[in-house]
Amino acid sequence: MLTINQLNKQIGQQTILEDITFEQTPGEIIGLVGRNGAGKSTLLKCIASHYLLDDGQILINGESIETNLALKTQIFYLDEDHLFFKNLSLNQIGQFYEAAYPQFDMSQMMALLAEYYLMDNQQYQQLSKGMRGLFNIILAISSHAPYLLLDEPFDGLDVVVCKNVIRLLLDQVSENQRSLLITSHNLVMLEPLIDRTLILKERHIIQDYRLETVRQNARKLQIVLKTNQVPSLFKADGRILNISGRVMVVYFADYTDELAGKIAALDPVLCESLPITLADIFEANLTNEQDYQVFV
Ligand SMILES: Nc1ncnc2c1ncn2[C@@H]1O[C@H](COP(=O)(O)OP(=O)(O)OP(=O)(O)O)[C@@H](O)[C@H]1O
Repeated sequence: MLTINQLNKQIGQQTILEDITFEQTPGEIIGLVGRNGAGKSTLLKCIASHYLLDDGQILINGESIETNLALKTQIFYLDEDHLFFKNLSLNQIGQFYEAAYPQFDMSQMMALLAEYYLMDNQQYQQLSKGMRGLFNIILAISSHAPYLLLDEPFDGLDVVVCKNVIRLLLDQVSENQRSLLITSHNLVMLEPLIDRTLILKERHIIQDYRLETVRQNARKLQIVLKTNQVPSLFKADGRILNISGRVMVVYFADYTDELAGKIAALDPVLCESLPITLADIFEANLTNEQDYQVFV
């Protein structure tokens, strides 16, 4: 079990993360989402000890990784902004990680490289962006660290490679009970992969939920009214996701019988439920007033 307990992080004078607390169980896949600059990468860097914490603790099975340094090898994170190994070949990089991670599986790395047509004698900096992304995931898998922190792992991957990567990651989770904490703006790819979502906003985790639970309580309705006036009810109790003339798509996080009655009282021409996606939840939680005015 990975525990993040009351983590605070400042960079310069700016507080980036405040009172971040959550737990991740073995085999759990968590999506960490938030708008640009919300602090997702900073959180991963804190968990991976690339940044010192200003406050709080990171624990594995109840033990602090500050006091038991060996625990740090249970967490894998690649900081793509500060790669030390760009001039090295994939093989050499593997050897470095083999020395750093006690359970690193070099033969697995070689097999995965061959499976994805990557040459082990090629220099990292000669790889395309997508090939680098793929190699980073192969490295993460081969590390055999139980906790993988993946920052935008789908970035630059074509859709076929992306699906393969997802399959690879899912195999790892189910076979080896490895836990994934993934940041991504690619919500379509992220959605089928994750068990749970953390939404980061204004330094805090503002939501921590499972998609199934959200789907039980929320509704996304496509509503056609007789006028194109937006009812105040939609703004007060919902989030308008789209307006096209008299057709409105509205997300209600807490859809009660009472609310259903109020909507019925508007006498809509059409009112139908649409499937709720992770992107809807992202928009409903993270749209600011100024973005909101685009529609209303
Ligand atoms: N090294 C740094 N020096 C100064 N400020 C930084 C540094 N790293 C991050 N920040 C600031 O911390 C905040 C969070 O950045 P971070 O990269 O963690 O966001 P993010 O959620 O990963 O964003 P994105 O989705 O755009 O990748 C931003 O305001 C950013 O400017």
